[in-house]
Amino acid sequence: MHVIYGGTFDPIHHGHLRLALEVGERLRGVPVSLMPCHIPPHKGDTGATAEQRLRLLELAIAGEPRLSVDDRELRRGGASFTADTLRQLRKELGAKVPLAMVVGTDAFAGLDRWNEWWAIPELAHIIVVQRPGIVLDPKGEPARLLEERSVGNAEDLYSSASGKILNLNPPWLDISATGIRDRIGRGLSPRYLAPDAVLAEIQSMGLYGACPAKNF
Ligand SMILES: Nc1ncnc2c1ncn2[C@@H]1O[C@H](COP(=O)(O)OP(=O)(O)OP(=O)(O)O)[C@@H](O)[C@H]1O
Ligand SMILES: O=C(O)c1ccc[n+]([C@@H]2O[C@H](COP(=O)([O-])O)[C@@H](O)[C@H]2O)c1
Repeated sequence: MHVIYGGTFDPIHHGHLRLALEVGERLRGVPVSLMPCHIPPHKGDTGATAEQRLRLLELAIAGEPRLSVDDRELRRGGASFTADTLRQLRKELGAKVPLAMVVGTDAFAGLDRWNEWWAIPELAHIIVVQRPGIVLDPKGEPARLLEERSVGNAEDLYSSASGKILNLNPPWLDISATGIRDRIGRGLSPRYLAPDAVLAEIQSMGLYGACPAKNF
């Protein structure tokens, strides 16, 4: 099983990191690959450049063998359309290896607005992680897809290479990258919301309005 977890990660935080570990543990302990996007298709400008976000991710997972970073979307450049990424991965893995992508329900709720969204379930399994308070529109395409393709447990994902949807409900830490950027911009401490190494780098690069002279 190859598992990718894509995001803007502007910046990576403990919510993302805990989720990645929890998902890997539910899938026979497979490593999870965090994949930063180059240009996020549905978001405005990012606070940090793609290279800076990648650097923060590498610091966040340093020394943790259960997590890795996949920088293919940065190397490809342009807008990071997931269907393109999954096609590339499918070519590398071959037709038989199960491939799964992790998304929160907030991201999954908008799946039918993604580029070539209909191709995505044919290329990979989707692991949808419940974000508290987010309810899918029962009449929308994502809810329909979930109903058609959902499986009861993680082991079911091993019986085919793609096409299934697994709903998981691990603990969700109430942390957002927006909240971290806001705190930094207002001169408040973001400590304990993201790894210290990440915060130290944010500070030394002066990202999100951080003042390099003032400790978080
Ligand atoms: N606290 C969290 N715990 C687990 N997963 C999260 C958390 N926050 C976001 N995610 C998920 O991680 C993926 C990437 O999210 P993203 O990089 O946009 O983070 P974010 O904190 O939501 O950022 P922003 O606040 O800038 O929108 C998405 O699938 C999203 O649902
Ligand atoms: O392919 C698309 O059109 C598309 C549209 C929106 C989001 N995505 C992907 O979904 C993942 C989570 O996105 P985000 O904006 O919540 O960080 C990330 O890998 C994005 O590249 C992909």
